[in-house]
Amino acid sequence: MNPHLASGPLTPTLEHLKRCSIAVDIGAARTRVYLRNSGLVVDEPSVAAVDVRSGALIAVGSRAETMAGRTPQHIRVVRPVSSGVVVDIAMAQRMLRHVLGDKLGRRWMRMSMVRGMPMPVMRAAVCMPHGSEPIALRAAVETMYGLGARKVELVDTLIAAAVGCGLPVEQPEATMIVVCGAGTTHVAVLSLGAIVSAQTVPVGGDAIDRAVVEHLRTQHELMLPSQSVRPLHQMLGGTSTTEVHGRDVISGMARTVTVETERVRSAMRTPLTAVLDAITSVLRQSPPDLVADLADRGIMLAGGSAHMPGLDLMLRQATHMPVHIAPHPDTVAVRGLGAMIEARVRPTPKDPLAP
Ligand SMILES: Nc1ncnc2c1ncn2[C@@H]1O[C@H](COP(=O)(O)OP(=O)(O)OP(=O)(O)O)[C@@H](O)[C@H]1O
Repeated sequence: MNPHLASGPLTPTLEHLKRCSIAVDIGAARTRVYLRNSGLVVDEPSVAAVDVRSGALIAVGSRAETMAGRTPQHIRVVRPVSSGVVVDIAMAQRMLRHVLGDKLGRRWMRMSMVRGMPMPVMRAAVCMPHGSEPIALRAAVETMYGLGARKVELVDTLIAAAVGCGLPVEQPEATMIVVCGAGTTHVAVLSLGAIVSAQTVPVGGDAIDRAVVEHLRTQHELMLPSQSVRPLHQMLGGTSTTEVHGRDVISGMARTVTVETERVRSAMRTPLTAVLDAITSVLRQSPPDLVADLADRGIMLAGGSAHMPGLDLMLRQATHMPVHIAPHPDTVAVRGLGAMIEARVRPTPKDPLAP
């Protein structure tokens, strides 16, 4: 693998990453943490519930997520990350500290808090969305500093995800990856351990969910609770019609309507147009030889939204390319970063022709 993992500011070498003990992916929907020699130790919603009167943290992760929409006025459910960017550093630190508990090892916490002691240099690796602004990179670094890290290596999510999918990124042949998260979708063609061309669009699973909610509101005058959208996705696969329970827009009373699944699927396709445009544009920017490789190999689909039934089929029909869903698509980026910090990714020799 190319020892320099990306271009631009996200340029740690594999040598630097080998010194990290923790790999973190702070996403808009979920936060994942991988510890060297322990594996994935945290996979929780990036959500916190706060008492606005006292500022106390009431709950984090899945417990806080279930409180959304069900809280009294003095409790607010907040998301400190938006589109993969930490927008509330202090809250992100509190959330991470809570979900990590003592998993980081008491030593790290104690040593980083005691003044005057010689501190070991604690290093963390963090995935960053492709094309992140300097302010977003700074926010990720600050967040990890607050947890006691003294050195933070930032890695492009696309590289980490490609490694996590087991793609042969170090070979002189093209691989294409589409990482469809909650707020963003990243598309890239990679070859020889680097990104050849890439694009990010502000569309992900949340936009698709919103399109479904909007369809039910305008076509059936039904308000769908946010927690009912995921079960609805699962029902779209089989039958031609399905029953949906919600609240009548006008009367506010509970109501059940029968919806045509094909019309819901068609509503979901509208936000996906931006993803298809990004795929076309990335292919257009790639050299013809690499595009020819991709005709057979196809697209690797990753990110939590890869779980959405029918998404792979929609992309296959629109691109006429094979589309494969990565195993464990939602955690590929942090697992790829984990492979790098555990030195399971071998660097390409600097001088391959040397005797
Ligand atoms: N089983 C499922 N069916 C449908 N959608 C799903 C399923 N599981 C996860 N998703 C969707 O995946 C998205 C979350 O994906 P992921 O965990 O990759 O996001 P993230 O990395 O936190 O977000 P981002 O990359 O935008 O920062 C959400 O929109 C969620 O609705």
